[in-house]
Amino acid sequence: MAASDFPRCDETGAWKALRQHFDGAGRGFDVRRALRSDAARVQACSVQAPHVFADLSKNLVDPHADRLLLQLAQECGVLAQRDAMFAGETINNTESRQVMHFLLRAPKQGRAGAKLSAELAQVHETLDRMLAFAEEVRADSRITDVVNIGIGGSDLGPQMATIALEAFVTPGKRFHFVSNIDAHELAAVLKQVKPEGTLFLIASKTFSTLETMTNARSAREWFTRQGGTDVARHFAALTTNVKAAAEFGIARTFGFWDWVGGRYSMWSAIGLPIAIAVGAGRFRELLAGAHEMDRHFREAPPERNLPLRLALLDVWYRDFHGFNSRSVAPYHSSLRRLPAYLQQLEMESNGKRVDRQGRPLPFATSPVVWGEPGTNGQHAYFQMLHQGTDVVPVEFVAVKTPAHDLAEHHPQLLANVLAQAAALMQGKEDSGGHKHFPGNRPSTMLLLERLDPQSLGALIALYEHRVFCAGALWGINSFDQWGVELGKVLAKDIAPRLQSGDTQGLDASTAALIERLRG
Ligand SMILES: O=P(O)(O)OC[C@H]1O[C@H](O)[C@H](O)[C@@H](O)[C@@H]1O
Repeated sequence: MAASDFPRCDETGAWKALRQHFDGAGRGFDVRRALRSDAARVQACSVQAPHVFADLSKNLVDPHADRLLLQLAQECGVLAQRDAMFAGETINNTESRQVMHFLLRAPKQGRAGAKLSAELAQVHETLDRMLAFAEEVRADSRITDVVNIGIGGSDLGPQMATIALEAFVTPGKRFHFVSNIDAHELAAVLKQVKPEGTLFLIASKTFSTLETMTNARSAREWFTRQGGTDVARHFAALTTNVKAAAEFGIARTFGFWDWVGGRYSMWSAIGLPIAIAVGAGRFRELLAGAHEMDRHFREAPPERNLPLRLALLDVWYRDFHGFNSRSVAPYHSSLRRLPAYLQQLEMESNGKRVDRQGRPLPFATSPVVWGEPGTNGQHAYFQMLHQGTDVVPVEFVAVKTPAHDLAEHHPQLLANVLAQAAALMQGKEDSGGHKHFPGNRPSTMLLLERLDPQSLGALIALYEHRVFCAGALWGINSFDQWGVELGKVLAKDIAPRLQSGDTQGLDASTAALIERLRG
């Protein structure tokens, strides 16, 4: 069955029942009372997925809403849509593409099925080649700096993961990530490196993105100007567009395929900086962790299926409670780029206003996703989370075992994450008003045993599948991103006008700003 054969969430019986329930008892649900009166709540709202334990019990969901949400998933055919993705069907309907990032972490002898065996063989051929190269670079002590030039999915995934796994990075090499067309970024990196000690990775699915191509050209120019001679040794390309990379003069290319979305690509050749940083073995562990989560997503029953449960919460909060953002608070400094990574993953995937057939949606889709590592956020914006006029569900990510031995810190960190979640929920009475905390503010706690390649792989795959489930419920295509095109087209038109001063046909505001910038 195609995704279009299933009703959109708002066309189901469960949606109407949820609306009725919310307008009745659901809206006034008090999670404090529920935790006091229902001894089984914590257990019922706990889900153990591979490497990730989730406590969902502090969310504003009563058992009746929970049942209706699972019924909603059933009526929308979320799990049938999941099976269509894993079967390699063309579920990205606006670009006529398959969506198969899961194949990038499927074992060679896995159950990908005969239909996908040719693709799986290609995946492993490239993976083996890329990991052999990663090991070569790791062994080459003359290479001291790896500079990844890429943007969006060709930057955020490898950057987030390389930082997340910093405890596993072999000393001796530095990793830099250059994405912005603003050359302050590239210039700052070039100041720190030498041509003979640098490997530039040009990461771009399309090998045509303005920022990346401009940065790549400037890096190559700098390289030759500084006396660098062996471009073939010092540049490699990570791309689906092997031809364009060759035209650019890059001999060593690691490819991937159009069925890998940019924001789902860190498992592909785009992950090369991660592999150089942590080594081939650990990169394979990252893939293995993600694969475990793939299996969980495919096999766990709906009520124990963590990606689905999180997506149902997203829909409940966004479309019934009307909460328009979700804050992600990783209580582990190495996860400091996780919120930025999730912004692309979630908002580029599910920031859509029409359904798969192009019909405008009468309900809200992606929340704004934002956040900073704890405890830093507590001393900045948590004020609003506790006492602001908006309710913002918070997703805490905590790690049981630290990667350092400074004994005093970690218990304090864990105490803080527990305290924040409890404070948001409990609130505090105060007749004076200013010291009153309303409480009943929802949060989810995601717990990892430790932050390592496997648990990171599982955590990121969990988020990918959650985004999939939310998109399937909303009836949208989570795998295109037409919304980024218009700005690109306008920038192309405006660039020469900044030189020429021609403002004809522009709106008055843009025209005046061009004049000011030229003046
Ligand atoms: O990897 P590239 O083809 O250079 O694309 C880089 C990024 O830019 C695009 O505009 C898209 O919005 C992103 O999804 C993509 O990851």
